[in-house]
Amino acid sequence: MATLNTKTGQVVDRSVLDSMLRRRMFYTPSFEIYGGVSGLYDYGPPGCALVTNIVDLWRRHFVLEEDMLEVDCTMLTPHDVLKTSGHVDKFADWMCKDPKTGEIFRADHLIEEVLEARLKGDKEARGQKVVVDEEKEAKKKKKVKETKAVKLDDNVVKQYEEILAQIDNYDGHELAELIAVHDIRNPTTGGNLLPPVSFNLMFQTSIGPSGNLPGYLRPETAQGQFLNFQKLLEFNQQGMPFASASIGKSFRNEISPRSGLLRVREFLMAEIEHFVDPEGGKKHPRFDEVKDVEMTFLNRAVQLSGSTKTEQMTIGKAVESGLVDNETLGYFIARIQLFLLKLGVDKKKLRFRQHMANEMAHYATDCWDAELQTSYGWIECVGCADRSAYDLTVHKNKTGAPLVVRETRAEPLRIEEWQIDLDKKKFGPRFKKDSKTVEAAVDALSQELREKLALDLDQNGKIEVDVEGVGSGKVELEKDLIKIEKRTRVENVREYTPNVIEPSFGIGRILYSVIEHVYWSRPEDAARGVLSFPPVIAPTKVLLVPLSTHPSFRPLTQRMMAKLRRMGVANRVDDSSASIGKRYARNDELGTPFGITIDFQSVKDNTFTLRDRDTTKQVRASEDEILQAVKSLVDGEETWEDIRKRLPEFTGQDVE
Ligand SMILES: Nc1ncnc2c1ncn2[C@@H]1O[C@H](COP(=O)(O)OP(=O)(O)OP(=O)(O)O)[C@@H](O)[C@H]1O
Repeated sequence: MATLNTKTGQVVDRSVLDSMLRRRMFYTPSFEIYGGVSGLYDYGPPGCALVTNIVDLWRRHFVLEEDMLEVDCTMLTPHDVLKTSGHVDKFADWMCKDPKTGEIFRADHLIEEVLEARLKGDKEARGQKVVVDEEKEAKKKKKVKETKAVKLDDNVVKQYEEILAQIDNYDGHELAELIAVHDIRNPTTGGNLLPPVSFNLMFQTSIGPSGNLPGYLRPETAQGQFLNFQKLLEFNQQGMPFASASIGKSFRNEISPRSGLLRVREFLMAEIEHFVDPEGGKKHPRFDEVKDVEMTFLNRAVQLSGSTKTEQMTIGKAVESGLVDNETLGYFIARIQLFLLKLGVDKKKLRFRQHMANEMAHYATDCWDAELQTSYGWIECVGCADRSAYDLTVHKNKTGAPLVVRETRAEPLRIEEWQIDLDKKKFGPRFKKDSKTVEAAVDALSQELREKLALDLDQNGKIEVDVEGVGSGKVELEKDLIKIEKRTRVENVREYTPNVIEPSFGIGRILYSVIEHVYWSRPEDAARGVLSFPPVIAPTKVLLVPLSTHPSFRPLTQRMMAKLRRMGVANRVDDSSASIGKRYARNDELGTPFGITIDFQSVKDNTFTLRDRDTTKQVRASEDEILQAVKSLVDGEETWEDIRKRLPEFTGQDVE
């Protein structure tokens, strides 16, 4: 499949890029010599450096900038935690099986693939231009039955487009209906499929040798952060709002991993949990700093109408108009955009898509995905959800841990309420081992019920209370045991469960999308690929290229290398016998932004040339000036244009 580089106007063929990434060992299938396992990848040296640099930037952009509290929690998680969070019951996708071949498909992806193929066939039949993915096509020609050029009824085309625009919005029952109504079959054999069933994506294991403690590999880092909330609040000296952050591996047993790094079974996540007071409209103290950031939005209503039309506006306007639910959510959406742009993401290929109702967890207030356009389509790379008070509430209810904020009120609050007094001396002997259960049931009575029971007690001298698991499930309490009265309570402390805004980043998806966005090839030679990473994330920042193997060059190269290292600038020496053009070409593919050439002039007067990867222009200056320029470029203090303006251009030698 092809992708457009909007800066160079080149259409980039994914297969060419893929083979370059393999050749340069950015990443590679795991266990390949054993045949590999789909959805598992290893990163090679440039891939590792890229991941490290992206994570470093993430830490600086979010954790340091906002004083977030970073934690590193375990990946092994006991069953009870993930049962309470809802993952054991709900963290699932729908899959359907071909009973004849045994093949398994993820239901929504299958419908998407088949309907897209039919729409493509329709376009062909109507003589409209279709962008062809040659690699995919070659495979399909052999097998897929759905790509025939068949003209569809206009209404069917509209229906298909509507389904595709909201493909993430269907539950299992609706997917089953779509499969039946639109006759979706196994695309390779044409065989009928069994109705979709739910498949939990967590990898199950047991912790310890007894096998008595079931657990899972975590599917996200979030739960560890919620469970530490109380300690983090204390660490933060009870200050609210605050955010925790975590970077670590997560695991999902994806039904059909595909699209390289975009859907894998083990991946690095970077997540933030920002805890905010639900009262007062979830304002953010730094919202003003981002309010003018222009963004591209694809809202829920548009998707439901079967369209993918986006609109541009500032985040300030989006929050003001209610499109984005609140300032804190808006603040993070804008900060996510700023982060992605720093990485080299092409702004024209970035949009924020709002979740539709079914797509969103039932407790979420609003949710937006940062999607990046790649040759695989629009891909969610960052999710940003307002999870309300759900997570802290369920863990608090299950464990009794006070996952709440307690704040002294400026003005004490006077509350009129129905209060209950139990005669504990009589209560124990009467209910014996059930005393605690009965007491808890009485404590849990709502204000409405208490009012009604007070009346009953007054009139009949006794009341009946529902107590699950005790006797018949109903317990009688007489006047001598219980008193219910309306009294005034003065509350000096306000207690509340914070809401959580959660930006959640998949580092692998971001990394791959950035690679696609910054890839292009030299116009004079399509085989010469270039990865125009911004210096801040480039795996290696500087290539040192001695032009000769003459012994007088060695001390200069060594000294430059040592000085760059001391400055913390990742560099490599290429003193191979390859031509200088070849050496630069190799490093263009690795995305190395700068090259320092050491030539005979350098030996004479200690001046060096500095080459910019993207323009291939060079400047010449003294050792100190070149080193200072490199530092300033790598730190993002100056651009290449700034350097060119202040250092003399070097045109003396055609290094290409
Ligand atoms: N299988 C995966 N492989 C790589 N990255 C992933 C995978 N699943 C999720 N991510 C990353 O983690 C981030 C947060 O996860 P989230 O639970 O929001 O994803 P999701 O909605 O389940 O993704 P999808 O709908 O694509 O399966 C995503 O934005 C993405 O970058």
